[in-house]
Amino acid sequence: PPELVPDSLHRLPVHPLWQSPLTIPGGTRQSPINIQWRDSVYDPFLKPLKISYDPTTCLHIWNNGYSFLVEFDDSADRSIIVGGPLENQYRLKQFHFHWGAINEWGSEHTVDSKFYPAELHLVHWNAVVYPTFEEAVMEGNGLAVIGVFLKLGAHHEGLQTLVDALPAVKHKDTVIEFDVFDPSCLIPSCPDYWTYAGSLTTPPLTESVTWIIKKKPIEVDENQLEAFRMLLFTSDGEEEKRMVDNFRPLQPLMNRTVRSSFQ
Ligand SMILES: NCCOCCOCCNC(=O)c1ccc(S(N)(=O)=O)cc1
Ligand SMILES: [Zn+2]
Repeated sequence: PPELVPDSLHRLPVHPLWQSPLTIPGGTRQSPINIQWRDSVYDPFLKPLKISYDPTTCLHIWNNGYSFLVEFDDSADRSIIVGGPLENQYRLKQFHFHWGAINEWGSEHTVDSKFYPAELHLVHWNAVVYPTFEEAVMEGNGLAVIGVFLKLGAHHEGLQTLVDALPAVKHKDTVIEFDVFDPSCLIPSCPDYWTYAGSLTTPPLTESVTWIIKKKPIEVDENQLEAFRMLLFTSDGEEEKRMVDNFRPLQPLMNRTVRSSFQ
């Protein structure tokens, strides 16, 4: 069956979902993509991204069977981003990660065809224009996702509070309360980013995301990456499938330009 064809890295998918749908009919702005540094265009009109998160809006961590999500109370403008390439301010709804079985791959976006071992996505929606997240998901300017690359290096103190909670959400559809966390500790202080018009990287794959990919990665240590890899795609009682390689294959750039906020 086509979804079990090994990819360019001779990897068989552990979770067929990630292999299908490979493309969506008529998709012109799909994600993720390779960011070719030399092809990105410096845009002097890009503003600095302003991030203001309220740590008490943090609600819980849950394993949704694709990744583990940290969800926030988005019923008011308490955790928001504004500026950068964005016309409006956007509300933080959740953040999650994508990672590999080994350190050689795991990120969704690549930079000059280089994979990072993991990638963080902070998902925000345009509550100025749309009444609900579900509606924003369907609109071209509905979502803004900040992508942060994780690289193998020093222990990350802020991430460790999250890692310590992961055993409680080992299985799909488990949830644990997580009531104070400031995700800004996971975002590099360097202001440089790339931005392009893209999509969700999991179903419904809608072309509603303004991607803001931070140039600088954060460093995490081997034990912290291993903690991600002990999560399961499967529910308690099912045959265990380790939650690894939960990233979508690269998509064609088509008629898009990646802009940079830096020279
Ligand atoms: N599932 C049917 C109803 O759909 C309503 C909208 O649900 C959207 C669920 N998906 C997401 O919220 C969602 C959010 C971010 C990313 S990603 N990896 O592109 O950052 C992928 C997916
Ligand atoms: Zn994601």
